[in-house]
Amino acid sequence: MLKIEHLDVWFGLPPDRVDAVKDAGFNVTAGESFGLVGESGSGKSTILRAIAGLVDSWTGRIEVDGQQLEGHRRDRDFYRSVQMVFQDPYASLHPRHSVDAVLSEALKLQGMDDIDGRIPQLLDDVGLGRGFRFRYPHQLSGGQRQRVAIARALAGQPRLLLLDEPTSALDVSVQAEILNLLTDLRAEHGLTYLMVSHDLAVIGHMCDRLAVMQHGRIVETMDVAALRRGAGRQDYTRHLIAASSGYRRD
Ligand SMILES: Nc1ncnc2c1ncn2[C@@H]1O[C@H](COP(=O)(O)OP(=O)(O)OP(=O)(O)O)[C@@H](O)[C@H]1O
Repeated sequence: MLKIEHLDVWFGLPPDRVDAVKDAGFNVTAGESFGLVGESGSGKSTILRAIAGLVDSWTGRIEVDGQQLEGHRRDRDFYRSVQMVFQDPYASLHPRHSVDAVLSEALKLQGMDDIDGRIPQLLDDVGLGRGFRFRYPHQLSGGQRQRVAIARALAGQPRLLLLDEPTSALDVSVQAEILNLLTDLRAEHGLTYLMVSHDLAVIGHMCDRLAVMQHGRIVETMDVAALRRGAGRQDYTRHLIAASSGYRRD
């Protein structure tokens, strides 16, 4: 459902140009959860941002369900099927916008009808009671804010969610709740995930396959599900630890 081919992304102009992603390519099948890991600065978030239309300078091919992202413009049809959830729920919600306003705006932007009826459903989907509808971000915990951010992403009934460290700003106990919610949503809504995380336990728990990035390139892909099923715990951990430490293998 997601096809990335020969993706190059850069920032700035020579001599300061940064080549953040170099000739990246991978496919994610419908319903799969695919992880991106690698050292800091290796280009993981940049890949997500390119797919989300948040960077201007890129070449290559980005395709979702056969629909190609054209040029560098935001394309309404394309973005109905692709949504992003960011790391920091504190930064991603406007402090003066109530939950109702956030979800109404997202539903309008996605061209959805029956906005009033859909908001309670979205709140139910992310495990927030309807009493949260008229609260403001400062009246919510970190985990509740991230649930609102996830509800906002679900507003247009997307097929692909881009998850950029969706739990790393949260307390450990809350992280597990949000990961369980994401697992349930994937099954219930038939979602596909492309997920960046530094936390290999998170990737191991959430992902079917992963790609390891180093200096802007994908240097290896791994079948996490097969590792989980077939390899002993030690092997599995060794593979994942190798992935996390900038692809150092013994
Ligand atoms: N807006 C920008 N302008 C200039 N350089 C950028 C910009 N955004 C990212 N970069 C650079 O692109 C490279 C890749 O950054 P990216 O954020 O994708 O890495 P990452 O693997 O997600 O890192 P981290 O795990 O630390 O979040 C880095 O060298 C970074 O400094």
